[in-house]
Amino acid sequence: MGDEDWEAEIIKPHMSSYVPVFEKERYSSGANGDTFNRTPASSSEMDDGPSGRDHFMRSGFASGRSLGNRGFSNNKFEEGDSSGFWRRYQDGNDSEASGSSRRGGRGGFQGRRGGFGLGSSNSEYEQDEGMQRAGGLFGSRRPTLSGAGNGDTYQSRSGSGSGRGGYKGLNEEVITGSGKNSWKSEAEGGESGDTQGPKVTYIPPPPPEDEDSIFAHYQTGINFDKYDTILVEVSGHDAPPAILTFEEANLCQTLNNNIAKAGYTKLTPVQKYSIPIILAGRDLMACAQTGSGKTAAFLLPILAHMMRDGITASRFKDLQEPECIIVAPTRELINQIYLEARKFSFGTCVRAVVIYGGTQLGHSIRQIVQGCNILCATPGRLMDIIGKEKIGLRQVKYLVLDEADRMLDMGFGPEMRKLISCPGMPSKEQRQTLMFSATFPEEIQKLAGEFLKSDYLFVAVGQVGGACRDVQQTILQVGQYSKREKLVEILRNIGDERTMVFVETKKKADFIATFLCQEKISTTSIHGDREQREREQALGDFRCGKCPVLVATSVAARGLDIENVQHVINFDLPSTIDEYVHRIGRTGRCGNTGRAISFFDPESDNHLAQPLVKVLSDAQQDVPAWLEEIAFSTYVPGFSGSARGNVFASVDTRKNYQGKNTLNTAGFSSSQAPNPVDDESWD
Ligand SMILES: Nc1ncnc2c1ncn2[C@@H]1O[C@H](COP(=O)(O)OP(=O)(O)OP(=O)(O)O)[C@@H](O)[C@H]1O
Repeated sequence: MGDEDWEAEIIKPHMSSYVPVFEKERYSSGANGDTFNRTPASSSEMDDGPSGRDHFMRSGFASGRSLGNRGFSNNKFEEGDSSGFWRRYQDGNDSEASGSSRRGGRGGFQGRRGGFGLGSSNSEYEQDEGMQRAGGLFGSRRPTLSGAGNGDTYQSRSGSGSGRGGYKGLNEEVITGSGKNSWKSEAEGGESGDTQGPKVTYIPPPPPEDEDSIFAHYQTGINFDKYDTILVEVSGHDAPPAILTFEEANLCQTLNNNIAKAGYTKLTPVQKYSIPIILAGRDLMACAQTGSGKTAAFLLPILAHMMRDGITASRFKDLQEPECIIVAPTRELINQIYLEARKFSFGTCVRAVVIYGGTQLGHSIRQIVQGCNILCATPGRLMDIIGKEKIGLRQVKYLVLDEADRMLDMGFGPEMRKLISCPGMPSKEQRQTLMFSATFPEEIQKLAGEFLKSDYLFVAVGQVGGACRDVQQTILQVGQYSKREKLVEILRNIGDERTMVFVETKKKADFIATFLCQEKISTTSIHGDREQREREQALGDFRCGKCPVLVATSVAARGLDIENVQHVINFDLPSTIDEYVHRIGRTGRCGNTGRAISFFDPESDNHLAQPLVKVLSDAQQDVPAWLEEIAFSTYVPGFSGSARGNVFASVDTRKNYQGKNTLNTAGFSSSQAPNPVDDESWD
């Protein structure tokens, strides 16, 4: 459901009948509309400044954003009537950077002004996920700095009282100043040219350094051995044979020790095939189901090469020249990849560094100048750092695109193209390019050719774009007005088991999280309108079980590897089937089992009926008769997997060009481009 639908829902007069009883009770007074309050759960919740947070919460629901930093379990609605509640929520959307106004990019800050030119200086201030780029490639959807809305909620949160309408308004991340020049890079003393924007000062806490934490891992599940039965197809010429054991990879002792300490005893299929291919120096596009070990599949052979080449720890230098660059679409994912790189490079000379948006640029630079062999980065921050000449590309031997289909779609594709055409970047003939994902639509595969040597190898583990079979999928027909009730019912049955609830928009993520807390279900949320500090806190609280429910937009759909996520609930279905596959892949990882329940609203989701039937049947799941009926009634000859068409990529598309497609190509696919709703949900 789109933003507009959601707003329509909450302002429809008849919707008062959908206001949960508790809300009606709580909104029984309060004509001034100060309807939402929050009781600090603990002293730690006061860290950000008690007055700021409480003030924010009192006036804050109007914003519909960033509600509750560390779970909403102790949030309370207080005072005010229900009409006040709805009105305020709506008002907030009107007054402060709602998704639609953001998309319009009204006001002064256009972001990415000046184009690329080695230094998209504004991208510092963009969300790493970059979906706003799709909304207008070089235009930001961010609201004007000069405060189109009253900005009260955010301003009050900052507690600084320095001007109105600052972007996001947290004093830790935003310093609204006297004019455009106040938006300066701390590292550089100012961004170039006419850049305006908030100053990001968040410095993420360093990860624990002790060996136990570095090698902490969860157990493989009962179905881990079943991975061996999945069919694997390698296409392309002269593929090296797969290996069956880690020993066959002939890695150095330190790497083998690290693999053992990580608890890896057996290769997953994607590792069996990818490791020898990468060791042989070949370019690779690999597609394997969610949670099946793609990260180690590229990290281990890259590290093995680096060790073989005798890479020495790079020393403090103003310009670092990493041998490997890994890019991924979200901050949390790139951080996770970095932690894996740090784990496998433990005790070696190789130094991995992570940089991502939403954190202080100076901090990123400080990390880099201390030495950098493997640079893990989100695209925006990477281009910033390159523009600031802190990173030279001449030594790049390995370029890895994780979630490659996402990295090449309309959201990031242009940025990736800029990266490969940056001065100094070795040509594709001179570097090794590796692409990994669980989904690879055909049209994206075609685009990938630009990045890969023509003789790249394609590894498909199972069906490209197929769902993980360890996830038990259930599709329920639920109309939008019944979703909340159904969600609560399911969550009550689930109890304390960790559950990710996906919704389609950022505002809705806050709204549902708050709603669940009112229902006494301990919940937190993650989405692109939350400050990075909050995002990391939310993820931390979810990981440790403090908040067993995480409400998320698609920003959390890909790559995140969180132990013990037993359930995924699609409160809203995504607009593409590939996104569905990634979302449900947050459970059922590494041979563990999981459950996914999706609310199918015939009003808005019919275009997914066909691809869902396909994904369910391919994963040997029960297909509801009603879903088949809808799929049949909406049947499109020549099939389109989403509203925007395309065919589910089941193979290396080069085979299709050659007319030698031997695999089943019937199926569905996502679109190359995220639609505006996806877009809204990401950043
Ligand atoms: N050979 C192995 N033995 C044991 N555990 C493994 C092995 N390979 C990977 N794992 C673990 O499996 C989990 C999932 O791995 P990873 O995150 O790399 O999956 P992925 O295929 O990249 O998933 P996604 O498609 O969701 O990004 C991680 O916790 C990882 O440490």
